[in-house]
Amino acid sequence: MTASRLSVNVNAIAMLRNRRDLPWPSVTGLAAMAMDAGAKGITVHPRPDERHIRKTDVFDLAELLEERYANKELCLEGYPSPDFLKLVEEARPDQVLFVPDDPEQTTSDHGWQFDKDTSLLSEAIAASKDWAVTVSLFCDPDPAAPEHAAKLGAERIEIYTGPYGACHDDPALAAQELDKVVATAEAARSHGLGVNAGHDLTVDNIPALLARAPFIREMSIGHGFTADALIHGFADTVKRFRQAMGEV
Ligand SMILES: CC(=O)[C@@H](O)[C@H](O)COP(=O)(O)O
Ligand SMILES: NCC(=O)COP(=O)(O)O
Repeated sequence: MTASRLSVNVNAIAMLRNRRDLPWPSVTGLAAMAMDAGAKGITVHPRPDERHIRKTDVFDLAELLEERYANKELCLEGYPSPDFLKLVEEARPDQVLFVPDDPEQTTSDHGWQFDKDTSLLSEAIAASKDWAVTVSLFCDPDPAAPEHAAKLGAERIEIYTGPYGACHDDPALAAQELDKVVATAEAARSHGLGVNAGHDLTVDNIPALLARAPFIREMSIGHGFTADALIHGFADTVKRFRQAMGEV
């Protein structure tokens, strides 16, 4: 079976669970189902207000992967605050994605201003490397940006694909946004960075992206995945996304 690029983001499962003081739907149970179905791993974004993923979820998922899925990967996303870095140190995920989110942001909707955030990111990157955690930086679809990420010592970038995903009903604009994502991916590769992609990716918009940038190594997908899973179920949705990635 071809290696998978798919990391399933389970933020939305946690948001649904948090509606009641009950343990279902189970974040770890559905994460296990996704990995059993072929996902490469799980991504979570524990935001400061714990609106969805809680710190306890992070430790439960870290324990699940350590005990049952040693060949799968856990990715933590977050702003590199002292509290988040403490969580990274304690949970020791395989990868961390640093995002420039304010606590009150509705979702992640922009990449770093690398020239403005240099010292914050340099310290966070150095600490994460000490913990043997792969570092990825959230990056706007801007081909000038990856060089700065590389100079900061990041191993990967994750290209913010929200603007591309938002053009689901405008093919001409989608083509323009796709060009920006591809140019950014190619720039990242030219600077020796691994290339991830994420935000508002779907089975409909993934094929065109991978046709232009097949070297993208990981796609973390949550919102569109969860929407499809309500129709097709978790396991079949993993298969659908892996088919869209040309993996099965
Ligand atoms: C970094 C990114 O684009 C997404 O993982 C985002 O963090 C999702 O966060 P919410 O699920 O809180 O919208
Ligand atoms: N980093 C992107 C991610 O984890 C999921 O984003 P989305 O698919 O929920 O938009």
